[in-house]
Amino acid sequence: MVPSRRTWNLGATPSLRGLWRVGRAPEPEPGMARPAPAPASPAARPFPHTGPGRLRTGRGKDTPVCGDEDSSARSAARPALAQCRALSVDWAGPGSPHGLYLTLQVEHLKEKLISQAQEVSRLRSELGGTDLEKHRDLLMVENERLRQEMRRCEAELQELRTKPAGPCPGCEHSQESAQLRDKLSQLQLEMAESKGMLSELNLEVQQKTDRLAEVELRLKDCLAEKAQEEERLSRRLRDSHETIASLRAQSPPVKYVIKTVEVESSKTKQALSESQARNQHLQEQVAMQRQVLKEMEQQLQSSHQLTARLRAQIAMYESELERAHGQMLEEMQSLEEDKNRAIEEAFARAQVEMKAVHENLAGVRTNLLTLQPALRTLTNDYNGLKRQVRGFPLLLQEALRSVKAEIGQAIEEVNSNNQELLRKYRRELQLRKKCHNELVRLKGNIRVIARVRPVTKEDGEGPEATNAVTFDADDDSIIHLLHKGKPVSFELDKVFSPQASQQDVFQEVQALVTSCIDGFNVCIFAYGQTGAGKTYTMEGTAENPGINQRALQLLFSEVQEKASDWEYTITVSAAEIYNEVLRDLLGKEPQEKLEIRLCPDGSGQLYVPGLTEFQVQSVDDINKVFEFGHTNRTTEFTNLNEHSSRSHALLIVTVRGVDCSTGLRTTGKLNLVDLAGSERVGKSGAEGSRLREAQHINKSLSALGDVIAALRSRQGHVPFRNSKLTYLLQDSLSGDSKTLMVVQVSPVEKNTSETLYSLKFAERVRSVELGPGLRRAELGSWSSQEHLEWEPACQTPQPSARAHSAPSSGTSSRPGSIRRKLQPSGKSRPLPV
Ligand SMILES: Nc1ncnc2c1ncn2[C@@H]1O[C@H](COP(=O)(O)OP(=O)(O)OP(=O)(O)O)[C@@H](O)[C@H]1O
Repeated sequence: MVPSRRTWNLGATPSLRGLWRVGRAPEPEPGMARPAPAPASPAARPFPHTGPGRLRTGRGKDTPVCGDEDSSARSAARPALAQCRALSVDWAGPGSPHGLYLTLQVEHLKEKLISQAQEVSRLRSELGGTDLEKHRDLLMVENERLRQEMRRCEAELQELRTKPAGPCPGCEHSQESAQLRDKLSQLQLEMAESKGMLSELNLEVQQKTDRLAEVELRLKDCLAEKAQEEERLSRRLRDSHETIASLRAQSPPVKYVIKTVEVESSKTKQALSESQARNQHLQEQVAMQRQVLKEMEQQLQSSHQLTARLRAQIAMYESELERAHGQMLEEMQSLEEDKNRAIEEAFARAQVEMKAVHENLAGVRTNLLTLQPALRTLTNDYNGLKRQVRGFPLLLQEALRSVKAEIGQAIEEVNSNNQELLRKYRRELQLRKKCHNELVRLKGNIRVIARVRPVTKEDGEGPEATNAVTFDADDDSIIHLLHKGKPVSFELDKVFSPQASQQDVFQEVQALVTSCIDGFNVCIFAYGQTGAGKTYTMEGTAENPGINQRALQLLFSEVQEKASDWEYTITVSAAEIYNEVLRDLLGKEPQEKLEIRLCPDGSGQLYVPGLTEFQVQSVDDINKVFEFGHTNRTTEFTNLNEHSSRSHALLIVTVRGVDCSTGLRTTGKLNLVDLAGSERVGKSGAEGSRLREAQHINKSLSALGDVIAALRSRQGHVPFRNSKLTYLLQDSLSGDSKTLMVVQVSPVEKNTSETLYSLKFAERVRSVELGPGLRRAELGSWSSQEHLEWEPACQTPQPSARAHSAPSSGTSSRPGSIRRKLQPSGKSRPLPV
């Protein structure tokens, strides 16, 4: 039989073309040569599945199956088609070309299935073992690691929290620790957020994994379907074999066979088309899967980025945590070190203390051992004393009786002793007075001391203000003066340098003040040129009072001391001699001229009618008197300072005393005289009132010198009456009186002539000896008799109208001052009398 030409067209059917994906390949020309039998080697296989045209997968690199691959597949399919045609021509022959063709087809399908399965498994492995899954696994591992890390941190945190977190006063780390804790809690919050994000990511990954699993399942289903198809095809192949075998055995008519073959072929074609459709479907699914894969890769990429960000954050948190952890560790370490140090110190201290305690204990033990015998002795003593105490009341009563008797006897003895002592005391008192007077007598009744004032501003500057006075360091009675380049020395009873204080000077005169209390007349003069410091020495300043104030204070304190035995009355008068006119400074009419008169009783004593006398009882009283006198002078003279320098100021204090036990009366008079300036103004050509003033001053001072000279030469006649001053002071300069002259000198060069003159005068006065001191005193029993020469009423008669008590009010800012210089701002208050 010749096979119909039409059967050769079978290989060019659309179904075959669709199967091999060579649909658009040009059909072979009718009548072309039958294809050669299929080569046995795999290289010659008509449907190769490997090589350049195979389907490649990879990330985003799907190779299209069409194009070049299609053309190569088509070219590869051509021999197979030819072979099929040859087989279909020869299938009815003894070589069974049709069966061979089918076998080849089946083989080819098998191979295709295998390759598809491989492809699917590859895809699956690629999809299943994708980066996403790997990434997911990595994330899960990372997550697990982070969880562990977090658990560790929490454990550490818990541990830290369980540690005593009480306030650590004075610890500088506590604040930092609190900050770290805050930071840690913040980090924990951020970590919780990260965990949330991570779990979301996990969820997403899980969803994708689920989707992949679904895809896998679908692929599995496809595979199962393919396996079933394969099974079905194998069955059909077997059936075909059987049919072929039976056909071979029967040699059926060609047409029928052809028909059957056609029928079979159409079935096969249908199956093929179905397979192709399925394949198409699978490819579509694969494409879809690829698309999904692509999307997932994109998502994965974004997940990667997110994860990278999260990782960066986590790394940051980790570094933060690590830093915080490190800080905490450092802090804990330093705290630990501090603690250890403190423990060591405390331990060392405790050991030292323990040692000391042990030593003490040992000492106490030894003491205890030594004290035990003493305690035993003491206990015995105590028991003995207890026994004695029981009998003590009786003993006490007896002792009291005897003591009372002894005390009575002793009191009697003391009384008699007291009487004896009082007698002795009085005798001693008399003796002391005697001694005192003897001392004063030995010192000389006229004593002369010099006082050099310091250099003052008023002395100016330059050569004229240089110091011209020096002292002997070994002898305080010598003074050297450098006059016109020649040194001149003087010896006096005492010389006070500018450094001497008011108290030092008063120390020298206080014996005289005391003798006044004992009934002697005392006269203290301040002599010297104007500005040499006479008033400063006599009156002083409010802060640093002079002789007047101190003498009165001493008088009052002495009188106070003797108040138990003596009654004293102290009166003061103040007078001024200016231009040989005597004025009462305490009188109501200070301008009134006073006269010195003889007592009308014929005693020969002098008195000043109208001289006011104030009785004073305290220093305050004296101050008030002075204030009053000062006021008088201020209203009287416009230029008081000048007037003061040109007048003699006298403060006369009379102390009258009565010894309470003996009735002895004493009267002493203390004359404190601030003389007028001794400079020889008249020689410098002064005129008018100044000349008159100078003449009067010179006259009175010369008279004073003459009196002293007469006394010195023990002349019968002493010219007391030559001046008002000597006449008034007659009783204080003669006889038993005591006189002290303070010669004030200026230390500066320009005053050396006056200083020389003053010191010469002082030396002359010092050489005078007064007669032996006769005390003006009378016994109380004589008081009613005719007055002796020092009877107070005779001495200075006190008209009742002129006898005053001390002013009752008014205060003084400068006590003891009657010759006070006017102060620019000073205001005087009138003294009511
Ligand atoms: N020993 C002294 N210490 C300090 N200052 C003194 C001393 N002696 C005098 N002075 C000062 O020298 C100045 C003159 O003294 P003061 O007025 O007593 O002189 P005087 O001789 O009384 O003068 P007059 O003849 O004018 O009354 C005063 O400012 C006084 O304070």
